[in-house]
Amino acid sequence: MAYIEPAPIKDAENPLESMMERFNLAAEKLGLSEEVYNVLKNPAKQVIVSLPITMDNGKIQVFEGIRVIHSNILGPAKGGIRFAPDVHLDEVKALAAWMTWKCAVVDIPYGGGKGGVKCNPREMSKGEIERLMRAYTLAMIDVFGPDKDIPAPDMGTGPREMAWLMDEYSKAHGMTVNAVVTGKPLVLGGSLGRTEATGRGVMVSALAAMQKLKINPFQATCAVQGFGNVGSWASILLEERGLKIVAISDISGAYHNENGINIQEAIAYRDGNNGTLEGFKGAEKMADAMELLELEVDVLVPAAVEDVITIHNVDRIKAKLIVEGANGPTSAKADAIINEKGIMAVPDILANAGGVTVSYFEWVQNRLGYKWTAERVNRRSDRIMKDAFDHVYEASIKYDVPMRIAAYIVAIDKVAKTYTYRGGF
Ligand SMILES: NC(=O)C1=CN([C@@H]2O[C@H](COP(=O)(O)OP(=O)(O)OC[C@H]3O[C@@H](n4cnc5c(N)ncnc54)[C@H](O)[C@@H]3O)[C@@H](O)[C@H]2O)C=CC1
Ligand SMILES: O=C(O)CCC(=O)C(=O)O
Repeated sequence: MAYIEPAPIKDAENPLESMMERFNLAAEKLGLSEEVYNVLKNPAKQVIVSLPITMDNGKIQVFEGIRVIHSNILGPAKGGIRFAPDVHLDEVKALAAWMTWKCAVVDIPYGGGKGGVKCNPREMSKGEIERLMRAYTLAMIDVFGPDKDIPAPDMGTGPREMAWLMDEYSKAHGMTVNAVVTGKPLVLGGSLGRTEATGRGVMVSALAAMQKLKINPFQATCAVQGFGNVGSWASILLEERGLKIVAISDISGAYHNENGINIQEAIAYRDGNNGTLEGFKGAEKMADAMELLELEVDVLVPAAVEDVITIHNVDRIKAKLIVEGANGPTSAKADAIINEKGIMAVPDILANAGGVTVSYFEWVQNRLGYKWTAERVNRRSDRIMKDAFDHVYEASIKYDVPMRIAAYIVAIDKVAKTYTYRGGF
């Protein structure tokens, strides 16, 4: 039977520690009571399952599946499912807590959850991935539910996997339950605008921050790390708003063109090339993909994985503005240096909240049995993102803290007040 090596934690500063460092700073600024601090610091539920799957070669391989519900104080837990080789419990715990803070920052009635399966979907057939997704759903059948815990896509999963989840859950309940998951294909009750929603929120946050920093989008350059759902949509929408995208990257490497990359061409190339940019001729491949982060650009959008901006490279970051499309791309230890350098960082729990916002709209539409137009979805999500940006910006002035800690303050304050009103003591 195949054995999967446990993956090492990516950085000495693991994402859970990074989340906790920021949480502690914000809790101190807010004067959070010890009781509430202890409630909010610990995840409400952690489930780990073994998933034996028959692979195409007839052998059985056992995969580890995780779901963490950090909090359901504001409402049902909400958060994506990640399929990646290096998924580990601390990462999922951090991602689940970030979902709680994210939903509170954009003021939608959800708690936070996250799931992950340790697997490499790039090396699996469609049938193997389907069997894995269905097995994971069945193993989590009592965890998920439209009023309990509502999954969505994350790295390595998309509408196709959400369709299998919805089908498996619906079969187990003897009826169609499309509100159990968001990010579904349109014909299954997906929302117009969900695919591009996270990248769109990144664009709205970037423009709001550029306005504060007096950067003219038509004279600005931008580098984007990660060219999947979030990175490629952020690139399209920022390019449409006038920015010159000079570098993009994915798992195959980083590609640089100081005259600007034609993003539609890059997407067409990726889609016809097994999903990667390897061999893309519209830009020069960089010798070291991590150097994309160090380019002299106005705006840097990390939209791939955690802990890519750390104490090891933060000194060399030259961007004036970082807009975090990914969850946890900056380790907590790098924060202080970013602040010292006068770089504005729009944090993940604000900048990438457009995705969960439109997921919320999808769930609302499913429950109403009704469909909104793309125009209505985009208008409402843009408003929510812009209001959230302004709210966090005001908090950063009021508490004299960087945007990241301000976002945690806004979020923790809301969850703590709700908890206290509900009378959890
Ligand atoms: N999809 C969504 O709606 C949301 C995603 N996010 C976060 O955004 C990030 C990206 O997610 P998606 O775009 O959905 O994933 P995806 O699976 O669609 O794309 C990930 C991209 O990152 C690239 N990549 C992976 N490792 C890399 C590395 N070490 N260096 C450079 N590129 C690398 C992949 O090749 C791919 O282009 C994740 O942190 C995710 O948690 C956050 C909010 C919502
Ligand atoms: O769309 C959702 O419900 C959650 C998306 C997600 O996992 C995230 O924002 O990190």
